[in-house]
Amino acid sequence: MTRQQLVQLIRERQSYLCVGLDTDIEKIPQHLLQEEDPVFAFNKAIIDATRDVCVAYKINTAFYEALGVKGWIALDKTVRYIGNSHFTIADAKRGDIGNTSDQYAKAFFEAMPFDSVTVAPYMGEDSVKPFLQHAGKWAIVLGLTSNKGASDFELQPLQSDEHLYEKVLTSVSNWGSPDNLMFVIGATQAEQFVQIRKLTPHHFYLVPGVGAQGGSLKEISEKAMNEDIGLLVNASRAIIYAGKGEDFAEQAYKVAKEYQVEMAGYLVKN
Ligand SMILES: O=c1ccn([C@@H]2O[C@H](COP(=O)(O)O)[C@@H](O)[C@H]2O)c(=O)[nH]1
Repeated sequence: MTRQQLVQLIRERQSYLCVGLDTDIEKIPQHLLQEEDPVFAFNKAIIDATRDVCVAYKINTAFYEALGVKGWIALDKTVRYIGNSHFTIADAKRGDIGNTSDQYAKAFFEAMPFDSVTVAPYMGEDSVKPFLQHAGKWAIVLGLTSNKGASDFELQPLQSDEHLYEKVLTSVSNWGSPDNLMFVIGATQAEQFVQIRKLTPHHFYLVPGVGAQGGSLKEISEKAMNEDIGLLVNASRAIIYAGKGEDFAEQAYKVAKEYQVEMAGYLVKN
């Protein structure tokens, strides 16, 4: 999916919501366990219920890899079921020496039809570039993450006094363009948003950390929206586990709709 298509989708649906399919077999409603593929059955119901109020789905591969071959099958079926109507993210946090990154890129962009994959930048340019060489596909590089451990390295000052994450943002932004590169910026890092926007004015951010981690949709939207919106805000547990019973998909829709309505309010000002 191109940037132009993504922006159009956001404007049409009045939403920059990304639903996170962190599907944990131990947390899905009991009645689905009788299904041949309970994880896919759960995802399918969540997708059917939320597809009109979101523009993206983020599939965190860890939850699928943990199930072995069955998990990979559920992952593949899920991304194909979503189809072209939404921006799809393999949240796999990959990155390795060049020829290995090449294989990761092929796995998510050729063997599976994902639009994007999350990439850890620690190993540098040759580890990220292979993800930028597929037309219409995106690398979403970890910039400033939402977790407590972000202070261990990302928020450490360098000798130049800039934080390590700022160096990552400015360096990585030269490896691709705002048309094939996004950054992960945690919603819990609100005090850094203004500075992050200054460093990367035109990039899209994938923003996890609202909902279960407590980040503020209002604050992100006010501080980090750009001329093309520039935001995909993810919520996983808050949406997919909103209900525990047979009406889980309906409950998920209600929460997703609340996010969409709030987003539509911020889009009016853009
Ligand atoms: O900085 C980061 C990077 C990735 N994540 C991932 O996003 C979701 C968040 O899930 P919630 O249930 O909405 O908290 C999950 O897949 C994380 O691995 C992140 O949270 N922070």
